[in-house]
Amino acid sequence: MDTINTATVLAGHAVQIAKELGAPAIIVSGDIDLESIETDIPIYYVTRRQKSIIDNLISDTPDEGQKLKKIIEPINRETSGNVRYIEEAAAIEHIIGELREGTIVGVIQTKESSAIVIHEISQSPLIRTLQECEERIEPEVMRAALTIAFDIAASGREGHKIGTAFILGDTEEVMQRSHQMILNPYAGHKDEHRNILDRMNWESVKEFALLDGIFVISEAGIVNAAGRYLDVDAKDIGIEKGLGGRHVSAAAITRDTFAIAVTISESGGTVRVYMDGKELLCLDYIERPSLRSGKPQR
Ligand SMILES: Nc1ncnc2c1ncn2[C@@H]1O[C@H](COP(=O)(O)OP(=O)(O)OP(=O)(O)O)[C@@H](O)[C@H]1O
Repeated sequence: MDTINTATVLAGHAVQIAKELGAPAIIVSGDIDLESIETDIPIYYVTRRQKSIIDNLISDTPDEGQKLKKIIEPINRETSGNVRYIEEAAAIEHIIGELREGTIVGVIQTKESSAIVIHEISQSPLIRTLQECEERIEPEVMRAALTIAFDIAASGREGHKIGTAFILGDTEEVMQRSHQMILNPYAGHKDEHRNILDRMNWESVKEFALLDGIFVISEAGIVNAAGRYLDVDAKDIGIEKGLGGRHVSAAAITRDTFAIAVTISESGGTVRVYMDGKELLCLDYIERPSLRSGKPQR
């Protein structure tokens, strides 16, 4: 295949399609550069292979999840891996508010093949899974918690490993089923300084993430406490084997209350979401795609 020619043709058509569809972004996966094509549409590059969330959307039991993984993994790797990377990148950018909803145009280039992919963000499994949480937690609060979690997870990989959990909603019940491990750093602070909807407060959340224990955050985004220990019976919690006390208790509190848990694992910076005692999603290798041209369209 004449790669230079193919790349130019592919890029030209991708931009044309993106224009016609009013796409908020073009996302590129693989070894192709769209820099030579002039367009205002932001172009993102998936910088490294991210593990697909499809691998991690767990079915009813861990055993079934494992079986599903075994079937899906090779198919995913060989056929649709790149499509998934584009979908995940779009979902993550959308969640953190960098990309408005709409139809994304993806460009894929592998050694053997090239493709243009059209992806509807609202249909992403990640977005649809999160919509389930919105019945209990304000979408903006969920979005803020996930953005902070992605940030902690990403920087965690740069050497400063941080593990923590945000327990969102049903605050009264969660407070009753937990106690302080250390003095609550949020005690006595005004709501405006404890609200995760205000980006100004994110740095302190990230700092207090270094403390042991978990955060308790209200439906409205007010941090009630950090450094808290969950007093829950973690027996019969059917989550992935090998996860430690914080994950198991975070999952258990979502079984016993209406809260939703967002966890970041110290080992590897994996972000997980639990609801009703079950893992709703698990995102490994949080790596944001890089924006090399255009402005993000929020
Ligand atoms: N029930 C709990 N509530 C709050 N914090 C807890 C609870 N159980 C354990 N922790 C704290 O979480 C930290 C990590 O514990 P552990 O390694 O067992 O959990 P983990 O789920 O593997 O979490 P991580 O991935 O962050 O290491 C410990 O410092 C421990 O004090």
